[in-house]
Amino acid sequence: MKILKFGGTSVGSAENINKVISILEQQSKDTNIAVVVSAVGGITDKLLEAANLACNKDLEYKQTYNAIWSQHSKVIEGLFENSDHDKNLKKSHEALYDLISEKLNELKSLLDGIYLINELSPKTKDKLLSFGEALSSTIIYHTLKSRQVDVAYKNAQELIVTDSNFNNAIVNFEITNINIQLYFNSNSNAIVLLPGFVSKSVHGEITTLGRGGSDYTAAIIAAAIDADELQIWTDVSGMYTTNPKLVKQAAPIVELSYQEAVELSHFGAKVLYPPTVMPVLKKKIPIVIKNTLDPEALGTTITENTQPNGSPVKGISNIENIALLTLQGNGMVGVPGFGKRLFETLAQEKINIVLITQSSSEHSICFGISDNDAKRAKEVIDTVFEYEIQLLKIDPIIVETDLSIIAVIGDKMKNHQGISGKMFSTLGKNNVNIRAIAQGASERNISAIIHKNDVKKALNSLHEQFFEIKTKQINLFITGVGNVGERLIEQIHQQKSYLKENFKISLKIAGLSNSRTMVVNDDGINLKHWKQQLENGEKASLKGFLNHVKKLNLRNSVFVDITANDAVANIYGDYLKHSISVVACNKIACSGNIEYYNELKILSRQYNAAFLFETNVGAGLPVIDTLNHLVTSGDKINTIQAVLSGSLNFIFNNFNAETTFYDVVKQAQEEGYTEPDPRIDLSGIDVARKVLILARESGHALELSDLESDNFLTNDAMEAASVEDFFKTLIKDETYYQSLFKSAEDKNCQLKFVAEFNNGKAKVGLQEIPEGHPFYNLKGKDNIVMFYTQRYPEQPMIIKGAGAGADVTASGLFADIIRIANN
Ligand SMILES: NC(=O)C1=CN([C@@H]2O[C@H](COP(=O)(O)OP(=O)(O)OC[C@H]3O[C@@H](n4cnc5c(N)ncnc54)[C@H](OP(=O)(O)O)[C@@H]3O)[C@@H](O)[C@H]2O)C=CC1
Ligand SMILES: N[C@@H](CC=O)C(=O)O
Repeated sequence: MKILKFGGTSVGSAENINKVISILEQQSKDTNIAVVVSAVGGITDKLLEAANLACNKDLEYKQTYNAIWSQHSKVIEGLFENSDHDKNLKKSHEALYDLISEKLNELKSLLDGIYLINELSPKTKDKLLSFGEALSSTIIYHTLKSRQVDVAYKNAQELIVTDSNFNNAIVNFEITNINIQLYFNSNSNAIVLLPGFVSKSVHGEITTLGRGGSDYTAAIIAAAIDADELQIWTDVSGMYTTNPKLVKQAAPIVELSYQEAVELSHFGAKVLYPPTVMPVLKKKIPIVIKNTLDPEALGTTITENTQPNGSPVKGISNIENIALLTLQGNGMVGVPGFGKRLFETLAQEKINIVLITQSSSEHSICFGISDNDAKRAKEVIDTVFEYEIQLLKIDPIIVETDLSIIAVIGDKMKNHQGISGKMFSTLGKNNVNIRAIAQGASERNISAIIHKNDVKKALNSLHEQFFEIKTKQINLFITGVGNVGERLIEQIHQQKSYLKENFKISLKIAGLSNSRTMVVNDDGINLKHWKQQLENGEKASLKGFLNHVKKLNLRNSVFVDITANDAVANIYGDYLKHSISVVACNKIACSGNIEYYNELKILSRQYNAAFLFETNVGAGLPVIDTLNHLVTSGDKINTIQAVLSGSLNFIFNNFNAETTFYDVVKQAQEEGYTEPDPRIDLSGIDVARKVLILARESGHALELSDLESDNFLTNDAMEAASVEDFFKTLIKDETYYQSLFKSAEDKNCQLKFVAEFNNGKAKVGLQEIPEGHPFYNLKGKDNIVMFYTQRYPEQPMIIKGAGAGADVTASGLFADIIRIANN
């Protein structure tokens, strides 16, 4: 025989009850079944609400009563919607309606009585609450009957006998087991339907079984008759690897041991309340958790032992609203009795302790309790230890609130090295601060107390570590979606599945901003329609974007700056301080004042967040990465000679007697090689910034003002107030620019804007490069960087290739993002 229990959602509507009925019909084909039902979803709360209102002389209780009426009436109407066309069905419908009316009238009299006497005793409360299960079971029983199902009704109150501890009665198993055995031994119906939660005292008063009551009813019956299986039907497909509301990738666990299930039962969908299933645990009866709304789903089977080859970690649980209390002081060291007094005090106050740790120095004891109990606990403990506190032997108890417990759980964690190492390094990498740790000798559970704001990030990172080891999710927040930004989004969109399949990296763009609007989405922005989503987003603000990113608190978050804006560059520190990595192609932060550059590097190390800016020099070319490898491996950079401006190289490659300077500069801008403001390129500032960054990365503390810069523009161009005015000067001063070309041509030279760094000094300027020089044949928008180092003294290490353009810059940013993912 099997026992099936259906919860409130399963019997919460006619549609769901029809699903329950199909399950019953199916299951009763193979074996007889006993079916325990909860009250219709939400009714127990409504009954309590009506009773409290009545007790407080609030006539609103009548409204709540009416709501209870209409909820049941809606269920009945739904179940008998075709009764008008069938005489027998109509009769059953009317009979059920009369029965339910009778019960509800009884309920009304009870509520009126509570209102009149202004009192709600525990005994009355039990009587009142028993209506929920009585109504639901009556409806289901009569519906089954009307559909010619072989079913019997048994009021659980006639079987389950308790003491008179109203609201949380203690079962008298001696009498109860006999009652159940006698009844089921003499019953032959395929299905027996019973209301859950309700019982009767030895004196015949109505009692209820407390929290998880219907599960308890089912477990008591299952244990009494040695059932083959206890099935708990609910609205989720079993116990999950972690809280599915916080971790989207959480999945149902197919198999668990009793102990694992008990450990995991704290989180999310509370599908199992351990004390209530104790009777079946003792008898080793398998428990199967199934989803009424998806009966085909496997669900979770809980037995004494699970497969020996199962994974060591079965799930990750979390308990919210925890306070951590610390009792500490030198006076505790080596003195017996502190622990006893502390825990006795808490026990007397009925304060439940969730977690305890004590340092081996005996200097402190920490324990976790519910936030709600924290104030009371402090008062009583400080009172009990008043004498020692006055003598300064110990400190008044320290209370920290807004905490949560997370725990990694699994029977086979025992003797399996490395689990705690993985757990804590994952939390550490994601900058989750751990306030306390506990692990029992059973090694079935490793618990840590963390701040509540870190729970989502911690669960996601741990879930990724233990259950999705093969995919690492990177959450990108991009500011700047112009020329380069748009290309990066396209490249990510195009490469997403390839990266996931081949490199197990899952890239998610969770935020986008330009200077006008911004949009943030925890689930990731749909990259097909990102432009519309951004356009319809909220008003952009740098702080607002940062706050969104902080609030989401996603693991592996990366802020990507694809603007040329100084205010954006100035906010990197705030991201790094929250362990959010920064990837920038904006050069302002690394070429601004050196204190800020150094501070960002320190913050990056301190908060374990990457700060990468490969595209600052040479766009997609691996210039900075190569330089860093040379320096970290102990090489010393003596000289750098380079052409670092893609736009200027393009301009001087295409400028000649047949073209105009204005046209080629315009073309470079249109091709996307120039800065948003082309004056930054033409004035040499962009190249100066780049060589400054190379000098700094080589270990030289230079400022931009230390650089020598040989400007080739006319004074009018340098002083132009706008980009438009600047272009006008190019037209006006064409003869001057032609003279630069002519001078070089006459010497058979090429014009190149060259950057040089030599033993701590840097300069930039336009040079006439003779034939045979490595720069002479530099084509198109190419860059070239030659590193002369201690290890490369004669023949330099050379990096050469396209050094400007939206596509190559976007791929350089992409490479930085992948560097973070691979770290
Ligand atoms: N082009 C290249 O070859 C290379 C470029 N780079 C760097 O790439 C960066 C971007 O260049 P590019 O894409 O051409 O520039 P664009 O002008 O095309 O795009 C700039 C983007 O930044 C946004 N933006 C500007 N100010 C802010 C702000 N305060 N807050 C939020 N968003 C802002 C703009 O928004 P809105 O449209 O609303 O103004 C726009 O979306 C520059 O720093 C450049 O130096 C680096 C290497 C090579
Ligand atoms: N404008 C730059 C490209 C970005 O760094 C260049 O022309 O090289």
